[in-house]
Amino acid sequence: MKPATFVLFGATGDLAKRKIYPALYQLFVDQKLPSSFSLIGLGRRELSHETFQSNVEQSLLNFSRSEVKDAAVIKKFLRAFRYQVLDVERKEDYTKLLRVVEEREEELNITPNRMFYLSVGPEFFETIATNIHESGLGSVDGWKRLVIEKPFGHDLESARHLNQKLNQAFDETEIYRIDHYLGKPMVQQMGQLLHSALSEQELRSRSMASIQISANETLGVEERAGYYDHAGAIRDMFQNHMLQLLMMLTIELPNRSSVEEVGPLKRKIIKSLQPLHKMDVKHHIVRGQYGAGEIKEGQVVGYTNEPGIASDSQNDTFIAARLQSNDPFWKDIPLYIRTGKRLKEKVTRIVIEFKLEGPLKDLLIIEIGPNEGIFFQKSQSVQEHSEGELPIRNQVSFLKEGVTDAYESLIYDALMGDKTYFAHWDEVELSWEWVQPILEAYQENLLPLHIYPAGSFGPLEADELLARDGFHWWFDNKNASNDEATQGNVPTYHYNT
Ligand SMILES: NC(=O)C1=CN([C@@H]2O[C@H](COP(=O)(O)OP(=O)(O)OC[C@H]3O[C@@H](n4cnc5c(N)ncnc54)[C@H](OP(=O)(O)O)[C@@H]3O)[C@@H](O)[C@H]2O)C=CC1
Ligand SMILES: O=C1O[C@H](COP(=O)(O)O)[C@@H](O)[C@H](O)[C@H]1O
Repeated sequence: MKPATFVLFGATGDLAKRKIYPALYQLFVDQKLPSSFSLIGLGRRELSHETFQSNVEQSLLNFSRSEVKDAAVIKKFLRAFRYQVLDVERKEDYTKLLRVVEEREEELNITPNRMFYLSVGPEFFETIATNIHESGLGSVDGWKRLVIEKPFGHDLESARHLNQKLNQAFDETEIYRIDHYLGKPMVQQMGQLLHSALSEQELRSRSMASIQISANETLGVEERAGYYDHAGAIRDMFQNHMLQLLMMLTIELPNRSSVEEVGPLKRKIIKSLQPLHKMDVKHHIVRGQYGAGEIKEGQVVGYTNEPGIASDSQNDTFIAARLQSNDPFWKDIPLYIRTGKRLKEKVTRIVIEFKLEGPLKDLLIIEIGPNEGIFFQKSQSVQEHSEGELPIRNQVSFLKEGVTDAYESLIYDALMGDKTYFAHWDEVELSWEWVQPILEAYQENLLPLHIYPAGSFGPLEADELLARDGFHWWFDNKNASNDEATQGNVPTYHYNT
C-alpha cells in the first residue's frame, strides 16, 4: 500500500471516536495501514497534539473491538497522529493545514497521497471541497481522494447541486461516498452466498414469490434530533442503505467483485424499478412514527416527546415500501422494504420466499446483522433447517477472513483505491430520483402518518401492504423475544397472524 496522509475533518466528533479511530487501529494491528502513514485531525476546538492523542486513545479503550489493547501498541499507533485547528469557513486555516501536511510528508518522506475524510455535517461538504481545491491541498503528485459520509443531499435537486460542486474539486473517480451497509461482510458477499446456498437454476426453478428486506432498530432518535427530525427514516435509511441492499441483492448473479462490473449492474437494477407517481405513493408506501411503548429496557416515550423534537413533528421514523422491477429476472416478484426505529427487534435481514401451495413456505434468509448467517427454512417444519437436501452451510465459512467491521473494510478499500463498495454518483442520483415522489407526497401530506407503539413491528398498515398480495413480514421469534434465555439460538422464522 502506498504511503498516505489521512486528513480528518471532524476529528473531535462522534463518528471519529466511535468508528474511524477503532477501524484505523484495527487496520494498524492487522498491518493493513501503509508503513508510512500520517493522520492530521481537524476541528475548531483548541487541542494540543498530546491531548488529541490521549482522546483518541480513550476512544480506542471505549470502542475498539481489538483484543490488542496493549499500551505500547497504542502508543506506536498514535505516533502518526497530529492535531490542527481548522474552521471550515476560514480560508487561512487551509493554508496553515497545507503547511502542516507538507511538513509531515517531508518528515516521514511520504509522497503526497492525500485522503480527505469529511466526518462533519453535510452542510460543510461543498465549502471544504472548494477550499481544498483553492488552497493547493488538492494539488498532489500522487493521488487525492475525498471520502464523504452520508447524507448526500436532502433531495434530488440538492444532491445534484452538491455533486456538481464536488466535481469542481474532485473527479468522480476520486470521490468515495461511504454507505456503511456496503461495508458489511454479508452484503459484500451476497451473490457468492446465494450461489453457495442455491444454484441459479435452483433459484429460478424454485421460483421466488417475494423478497423482503428489513432493517429494524430498537433504538430511538437518541442524541441526533437536530439531524433526524429533518431527515426521517426515508432519508436516513431508505434512500441510501435500503436501496443499496436491494441493488446488491438483485444484481445479476454470480457475484461480481470489481467496480467495473458491480456499478453498471446496480444501475441497471435501480433503473428497472417502476417509478411511483406522487398521487399513487399511498398505495405503495406506509409511513409511521413511533409513539410511547415498551422495549426490552422498559417504558420509552413517543417520538414527539423525545428531547429536541417538536411536539407536533410529522417526521417519519418508519417506512415500508412495495417495489416492482421491470428487469426480466425480477419481474413479477414483489420487493418489500421496511425500516424503522423503536421496533421490536434489532435486525437487518433479507427473506426470499419461494412459491408453494398453501400456507407453508420455503424461505431463504440472509441475516446481515447484528448476527450474520444464511439459512434455509423448509416449509414442513419451521423448527428444522434442511442441511441435507440443499447445500446450505452456515455463515462463517463464507466470510472474508479477518474483516468484520464495515468501517475497517471501507477505510482499507479507500486507502487501496478500490471503489467497488462505495456508492457511485449515478446510483445516488437514481435513488433520489426514485424517492423524490415519495418526498413530495410526504411534503404535501398525501399519505397518512401512522403512529405505532414503540416495541412493536411498526404500523399495522405495513402488514396490510403485504397481506394484500398474500404475504407477511417474517421475523425470528427468538430474536424478537424479550426473554433472554431464548435468544441467540438457531433462528426460527414466523409471521404475525
Ligand atoms: N455519528 C454517527 O453514527 C454517524 C454520522 N454520520 C455522518 O458523519 C458526519 C459526522 O457526524 P458526527 O461525528 O456524528 O458529528 P458530531 O457533531 O459529533 O461532530 C462534528 C465534527 O465536526 C466538527 N465541526 C463542526 N463545525 C465545524 C466547523 N465550522 N469547522 C470545523 N469543524 C467543525 C466538530 O469539531 P469542533 O466542534 O471541534 O469544531 C466535530 O469534530 C455527519 O455527516 C453525519 O451525518 C453518518 C453515519 C453515522
Ligand atoms: O446510517 C445509519 O445507520 C444506523 C443503523 O446502522 P446499523 O449498522 O446498526 O444497522 C442507524 O441507526 C442510523 O440512524 C443511520 O444514520
